[in-house]
Amino acid sequence: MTAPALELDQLTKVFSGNRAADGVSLEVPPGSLTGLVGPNGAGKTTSLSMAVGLLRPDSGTARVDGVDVWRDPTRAKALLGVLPDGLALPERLTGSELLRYWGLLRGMDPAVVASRTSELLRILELDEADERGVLVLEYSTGMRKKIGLATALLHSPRVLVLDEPFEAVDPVSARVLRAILRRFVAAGGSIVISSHVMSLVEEMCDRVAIIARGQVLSHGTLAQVRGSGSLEDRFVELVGERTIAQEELTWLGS
Ligand SMILES: Nc1ncnc2c1ncn2[C@@H]1O[C@H](COP(=O)(O)OP(=O)(O)OP(=O)(O)O)[C@@H](O)[C@H]1O
Repeated sequence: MTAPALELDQLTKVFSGNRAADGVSLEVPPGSLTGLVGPNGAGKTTSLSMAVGLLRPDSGTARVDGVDVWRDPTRAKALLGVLPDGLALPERLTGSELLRYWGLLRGMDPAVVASRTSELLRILELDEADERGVLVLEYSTGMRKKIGLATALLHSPRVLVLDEPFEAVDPVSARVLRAILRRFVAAGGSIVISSHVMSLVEEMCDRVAIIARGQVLSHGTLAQVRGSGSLEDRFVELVGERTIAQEELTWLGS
């Protein structure tokens, strides 16, 4: 039997008594695209950070292609491409310099780094800024997402874990990004994305997990999770609705 592309088992993290992740378990089958959705502060970033070796869990395990992320980080990280929340990149470099630095740090062949860099920058429409010598420091939010995605793809990983990859990305670039992700999955790769955009998750993902208060409330195929309604309906049903009462915010517009 092949190992799941990503397997989270009872991942738990407590910050000063706050159970940010409270026994998060999730299986991502090979060749699938899983959407992780949940309200603000639900524990998505905490869970994904533990899953990829960026945040040490208090307990629980994370495996990529059967490799334990915390016991064998070098092997696991070679299999992983990560777009973390609040990307920390060396900023006083151009996009191509950054990708070269990133690739060589990973022990890649310089010629392969160079050809993939120019292809990624062109496809992600960062090549023109690069030719003008624009530093990552000067990039817009969307451009930062795109260069972050390029660093995640550069070494051709087996599993991509992307925290809010479409946030601040313009619609044309978002299409390109979707096409890249689809191609990655068609080639046998697996992806987990976190997103607040239900329509995007419904359009792109074949599997979904709803997380709230540090726990996975529902997961499975899109059809299993949303049932006969929309994903948003199911989300609100599980997470709870917040409405504004008549007596609240009465000072607005007065
Ligand atoms: N480094 C930290 N120190 C203390 N508390 C933290 C830390 N990181 C996250 N938390 C807390 O853990 C909980 C989960 O946060 P997390 O960032 O994982 O949520 P999220 O689902 O990614 O939210 P969002 O959708 O708003 O990005 C929140 O209550 C948050 O305040």
